[in-house]
Amino acid sequence: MGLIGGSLALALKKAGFAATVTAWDRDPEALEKALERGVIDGAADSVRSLMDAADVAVLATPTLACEALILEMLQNPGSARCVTDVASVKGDLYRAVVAAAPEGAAIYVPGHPIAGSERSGVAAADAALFERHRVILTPDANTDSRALELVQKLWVAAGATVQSMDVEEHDSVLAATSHLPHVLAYALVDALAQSPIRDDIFRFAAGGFRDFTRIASSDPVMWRDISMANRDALLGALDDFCEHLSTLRNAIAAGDGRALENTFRSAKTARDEFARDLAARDRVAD
Ligand SMILES: NC(=O)c1ccc[n+]([C@@H]2O[C@H](COP(=O)([O-])OP(=O)(O)OC[C@H]3O[C@@H](n4cnc5c(N)ncnc54)[C@H](O)[C@@H]3O)[C@@H](O)[C@H]2O)c1
Ligand SMILES: O=C(O)C(=O)C[C@]1(C(=O)O)C=C[C@@H](O)C=C1
Repeated sequence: MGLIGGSLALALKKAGFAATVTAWDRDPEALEKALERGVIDGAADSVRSLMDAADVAVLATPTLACEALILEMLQNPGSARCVTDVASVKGDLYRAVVAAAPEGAAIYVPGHPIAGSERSGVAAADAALFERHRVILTPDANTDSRALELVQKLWVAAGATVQSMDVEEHDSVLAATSHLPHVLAYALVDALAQSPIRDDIFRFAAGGFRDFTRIASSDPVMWRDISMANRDALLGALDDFCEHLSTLRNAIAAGDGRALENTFRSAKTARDEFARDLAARDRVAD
């Protein structure tokens, strides 16, 4: 019952998809806050009692906590017709679940909303968080088609566009588009925070620094888990990036203005195109 679980609960209640949302969290304060804000209708005292009351069960904990909890949910499916999750890395988790519960895994539909924020906790939950955003599902040939359909309907009700993808492809794409930028933002802020002129750096930093580093305010546990769970793909993305950065460094050292301008121009073209695509997506949704 944090940012993503809370936002989904609000979205599903608003859309009328869920008449009742019940949650369990290991942190009782999260459940109290969610009850106070009307994000959930009830709190369960265990995973088992939650599953006994569920049609659809959604797990929204940090990535490395997911394996044990998904297995507990699949071992006690209660009345749930599907079990899904929102973890940012899918490969290791899916393989571990299928290896430990090959039959039960049929109703497990791995999911990942590509929407979020640097804020965490149920206090930041927002019913509109998933509107106009993509959700990637990574089912395979053994996934129960009715479970898949239900999870697709859930995300459409929350305002998202659903896309299915191979689990390996998911992890390598997200390593590049999400995990690498977070590591870079954390690394930049950490490096500057240790500088002897740290106070001046932060005093005179403005829009550019703010835009580049917003995501370094994200939850460290969430990003520790993602970096560990997606180790190989993230290392690959980091190695490619370091090579690119080193080429740029060499151009600066050599005073090679043409190489610098070419790199900046090609990046600007790609970034402008991305911004236009984003704007078009918003217009289609309007
Ligand atoms: N924040 C984002 O931008 C974003 C976007 C997409 C997906 N995700 C993924 O969604 C998941 C949740 O992220 P969030 O931002 O909502 O985090 P959050 O910190 O806001 O919420 C996580 C919740 O899980 C609870 N929790 C932690 N360990 C637990 C355990 N072992 N058992 C039971 N409850 C436990 C915490 O008490 C907290 O309420 C993560 O896997 C994250 O990678 C996050
Ligand atoms: O907007 C942000 O702050 C996010 O970090 C969201 C973001 C992303 O990188 O786009 C972060 C992790 C998730 O797995 C999905 C989305």
